[in-house]
Amino acid sequence: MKLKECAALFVASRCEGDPETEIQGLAADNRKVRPGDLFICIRGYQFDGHEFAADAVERGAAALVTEQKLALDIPQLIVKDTRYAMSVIAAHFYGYPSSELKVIGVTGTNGKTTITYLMERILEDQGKKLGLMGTIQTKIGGEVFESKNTTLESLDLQRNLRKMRDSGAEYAVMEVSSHALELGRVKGCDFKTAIFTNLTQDHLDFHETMENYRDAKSLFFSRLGNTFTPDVNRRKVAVLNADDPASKVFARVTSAQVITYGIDQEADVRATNIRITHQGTMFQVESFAGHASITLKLIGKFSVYNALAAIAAGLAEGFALEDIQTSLEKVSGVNGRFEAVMEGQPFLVVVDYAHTPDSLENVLATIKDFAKGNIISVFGCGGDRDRTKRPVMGEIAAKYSDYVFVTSDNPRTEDPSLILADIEPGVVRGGLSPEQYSMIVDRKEAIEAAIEMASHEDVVLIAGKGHETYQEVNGIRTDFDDRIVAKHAIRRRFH
Ligand SMILES: CC(=O)N[C@H]1[C@@H](OP(=O)(O)OP(=O)(O)OC[C@H]2O[C@@H](n3ccc(=O)[nH]c3=O)[C@H](O)[C@@H]2O)O[C@H](CO)[C@@H](O)[C@@H]1O[C@H](C)C(=O)N[C@@H](C)C(=O)N[C@H](CCC(=O)O)C(=O)O
Ligand SMILES: Nc1ncnc2c1ncn2[C@@H]1O[C@H](COP(=O)(O)OP(=O)(O)OP(=O)(O)O)[C@@H](O)[C@H]1O
Ligand SMILES: N[C@H](CCC[C@H](N)C(=O)O)C(=O)O
Ligand SMILES: [Mg+2]
Repeated sequence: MKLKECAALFVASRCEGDPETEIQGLAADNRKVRPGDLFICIRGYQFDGHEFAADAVERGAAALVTEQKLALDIPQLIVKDTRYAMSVIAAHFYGYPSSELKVIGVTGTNGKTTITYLMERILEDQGKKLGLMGTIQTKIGGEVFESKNTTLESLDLQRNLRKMRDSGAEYAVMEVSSHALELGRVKGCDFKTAIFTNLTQDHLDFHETMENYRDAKSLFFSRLGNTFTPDVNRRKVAVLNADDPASKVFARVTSAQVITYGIDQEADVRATNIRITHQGTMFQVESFAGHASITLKLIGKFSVYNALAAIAAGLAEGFALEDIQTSLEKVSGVNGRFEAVMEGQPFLVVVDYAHTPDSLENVLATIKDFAKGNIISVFGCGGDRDRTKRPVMGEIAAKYSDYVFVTSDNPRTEDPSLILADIEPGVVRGGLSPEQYSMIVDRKEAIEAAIEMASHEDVVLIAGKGHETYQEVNGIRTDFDDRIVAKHAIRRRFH
């Protein structure tokens, strides 16, 4: 690609230096620059990429994309907004891979990861090749990589979509975080289907208000575009949760076709007669494509919502309801989501990724429905993230639990004990007396104490970290896996 090709992508841009300059690759981080790269200077929350331009040039960058001319002897493309330019250039450089794929994106506060794995099962059973990107993993053509973010920066995202296409994928299934929408990471991505799960409190450190948070999600649906066509392969569809009020806003802003799913409100795909046990969830589904009685191995009312979203998206692809049902019934669970740790102990231990007020409440309400003994919860809240959710989660944990261990969950750069102190007033407000909760900074100790305390028919919930295999303290990650720690604690007590 030549620099002038990039310049042609923007209405208002200025090219300083040789427009014939050849671009071999793209980079937005000076430490990753390779000779011949175009270095894009992003003004971020922490750093200003323009300050790394000189180093990028030393590492062999062929040209820069900047917001103002820099005093460096190198061709520069000057644009109004480099973050926007990065998405556009990335899509162009990799040959618009999303338009050659059917991209199914999932947004919402909770349930994104789960739904992507349900979609993976449905698509694979239909004989479709797909790539997957989300919180836990990126899967491309049989290769699996651990993820750093739920939704990648546009450069990595477009590169992965290209790789997926080149590996023969017909579909790409991906999580779309509100950060990604707000920061334009998916601007160069042409989605076919946009799924919305729900909108509840999280990330207020970043979005500040729930309205802003909703507006960020809204971008997903307003940008979905409008292919009015009877061709099921090209049709754009918004799959919305009829029980969440935000869906009304998204339905208004999108020109794609809307399919709704829900339990409480009227919906195109609706579940009734829900029955939940600690082993599975049964429900009846009614839809424009027929009805079925489904038995999921996944637990909880929230799992019904996730299944309905996947059913609606599958029906939008033209798959038969019976086939979708068969696929969903096969799914035994998603890594770190309501995952039971069984080592022969006489009580249930569940590891779950609930790290928001709503998900914690859903998981605890589900447990409350079937628990015969006491509920003992272990949880914390992440550092450098939404502080306002801390007491709210404390209150929810207290409301549903007989005993709560407040502990650490990736304090990052914050003082762990201060995070615990932010949670404590909520626990007190939730009605627990000092004899009914403990504050233990060390998560391993907290888990061990919970396992030690549990007796016959109790349920121990270890929430917040799910699939994570690390604990981040002072910016340093060390190995930590709730499931392994719990297993060891059980073995120590019973064997
Ligand atoms: C708010 C946010 O998402 N910030 C992300 C964003 O930061 P930023 O664009 O402001 O960049 P910055 O770090 O200030 O740096 C500015 C520019 O200078 C460059 N730079 C920076 C340092 C350097 O030495 N050299 C250099 O070239 C950077 O590459 C960047 O281009 O881009 C950075 C580089 O890609 C990310 O590391 C950073 O993620 C932060 C650390 C993060 O933790 N983000 C989380 C909150 C996040 O994105 N989470 C969502 C949601 C998860 C969910 O659904 O719950 C996700 O999608 O994962
Ligand atoms: N539809 C849902 N509604 C409410 N809570 C849910 C739902 N689905 C899952 N949960 C809860 O949220 C937790 C996280 O689920 P999941 O990983 O699927 O969500 P996510 O949206 O991908 O989260 P993240 O924002 O971290 O990427 C689960 O462990 C469960 O406790
Ligand atoms: N994607 C979420 C994950 C939170 C998981 C929890 N364990 C924490 O570290 O807060 C975030 O980055 O806010
Ligand atoms: Mg996720």
